[in-house]
Parts: sequence; structure tokens; C-alpha cells
Amino acid sequence: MSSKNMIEAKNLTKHFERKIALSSLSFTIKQGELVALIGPSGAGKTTLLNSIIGLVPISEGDLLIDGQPLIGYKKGKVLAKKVGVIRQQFDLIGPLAVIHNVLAGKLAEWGTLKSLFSLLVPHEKELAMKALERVGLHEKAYEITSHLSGGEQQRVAMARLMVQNPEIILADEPVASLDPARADDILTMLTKLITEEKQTLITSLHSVEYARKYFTRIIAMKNGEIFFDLPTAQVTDDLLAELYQIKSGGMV
Ligand SMILES: Nc1ncnc2c1ncn2[C@@H]1O[C@H](COP(=O)(O)OP(=O)(O)OP(=O)(O)O)[C@@H](O)[C@H]1O
Repeated sequence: MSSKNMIEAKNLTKHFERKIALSSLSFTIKQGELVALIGPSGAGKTTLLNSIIGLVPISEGDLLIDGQPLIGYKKGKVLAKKVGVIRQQFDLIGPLAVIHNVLAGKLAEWGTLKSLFSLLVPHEKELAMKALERVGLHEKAYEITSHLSGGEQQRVAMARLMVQNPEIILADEPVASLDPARADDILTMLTKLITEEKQTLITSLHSVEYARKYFTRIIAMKNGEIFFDLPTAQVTDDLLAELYQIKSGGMV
């Protein structure tokens, strides 16, 4: 097992004016880890993920991505090879064929001109078809993306991410809009693909059940702080109840 540190946060702090969204967080995530980020609404999960992709500038502290300060990744292109994102709303272009959305994973690498050209003659079509095969959608490569179901569109987003092939993948509530069967299907596939590619995954989740089922480590946040950071096997029901402050009324 590699011990390369992919993400190192040291006293990471983020204020939004007087509101402290992240309060001096310190943690290290190694290559290959599958980390679930949980915690009540407003805990700071999205802010943390957005800081790691450089969308939200941090107020204080250090953030190293693969050993380099995040601010050192000046060009979006270089950061896109390092960090990829899966969003809840998938960010797909509905009227385009599936294969073109998958090829958009190359956008940062190719630049706009070549990517636009790929809409006419799909470049690296094989690469895109291989990614679609891995998510079980190769037969729908030329269908209009918006005609696909929510779960299928999430798979298109995963195929696009495989074409982008970043070392770190961040997902903000990736299954919130899916029914339980589809959510299970997507998380199974996502964690399998990421493990095969030795990528590193950090996912925010509202479902503790999914966090326990698919992830090896759980970082729990509350009020902008780390409430616990443990291997999944060590996360007890009591800790979770305390995290979400569930009253245990009626118990002896
Ligand atoms: N752009 C912003 N301006 C001001 N305050 C913000 C901004 N973004 C987030 N916050 C505040 O920072 C805190 C953390 O928000 P964040 O969205 O990171 O929480 P979260 O854990 O992702 O919540 P949820 O589970 O509801 O998505 C909240 O109190 C929120 O109101």
C-alpha cells in the first residue's frame, strides 16, 4: 500500500466574514483512501470540499495537494489532472450525445478548440467508449444525454471522470437525488473504479449507512470542526448519535 500523502490540511481555517465555516482543521489523506465526510447540515462539508478544489480561498492554514501547496497549482489544467469533481447535478450538457459529455473530461487537457472539434469528430473515441463500457453504458454512447435516467446520467459523469483520470476525486452528495437502489449501484461502481485506479476519494454524504457500507474512513464534522476521524470499523452508534444529537429517549 502506498503511503503517499495526497491531501494534507494543517490548521485549515475559513471565515465568511464573521462566520467561521472551518475552524483549524488538520488531517492527512493518503493515496487510495476512501473517505466519507459526514455531519449535520452547516457543519462545513461543502466548504471543505470547495477549498480542496480551490473554489473557496482558505483564510488561514495550509493545504497541500500531493505535497504541493494548493496555491502553487496556478493553472486550472494542472489541478484538473490532480483533482476531479462529481457533483449532485452531474454538470452534463443535456442536448449533447453521451459520448461528447464523456469526452468533455479532456477539456482541461485539450483546451477549448480541440474540445469543440471533438464534438464533430470524437477524438480518442476509444478511450471514451472504454470508459462507457466500464460503467455499463457503451450501448447508449450516441443517445442524447438528457434522455437518460438520473442514475444513467450519474454513470455518464463517472465515465467523464475516468477520461479526465485525476488522482483525487471529490464528490459532494453524489447520490442525494437518487433512489436507494440507484444510489447503491452508483456507490458500488464509484468505489470499485476508484479502487482499481488507485485513486483517492472524498465524498460528503448525508447517509451514515452509505458511509459505513462503502468507505474505509469517516471524517465527521460539526460546527466547522472535526468531531471524529476514524476507520469505519471504529465508528460506534453512540458517536453517531452524539454527532447528530439524536435523543435516545425511551431507552433504559
Ligand atoms: N458563501 C458563503 N457565505 C457565507 N457563509 C457561508 C458561505 N458558504 C457557506 N457558508 C456558511 O458556512 C457554514 C458551512 O456551510 P457548508 O455548506 O460548508 O456546510 P455543509 O456541511 O456542507 O452543509 P449541508 O450538509 O447542508 O450541505 C454554514 O454555516 C454556511 O451558512
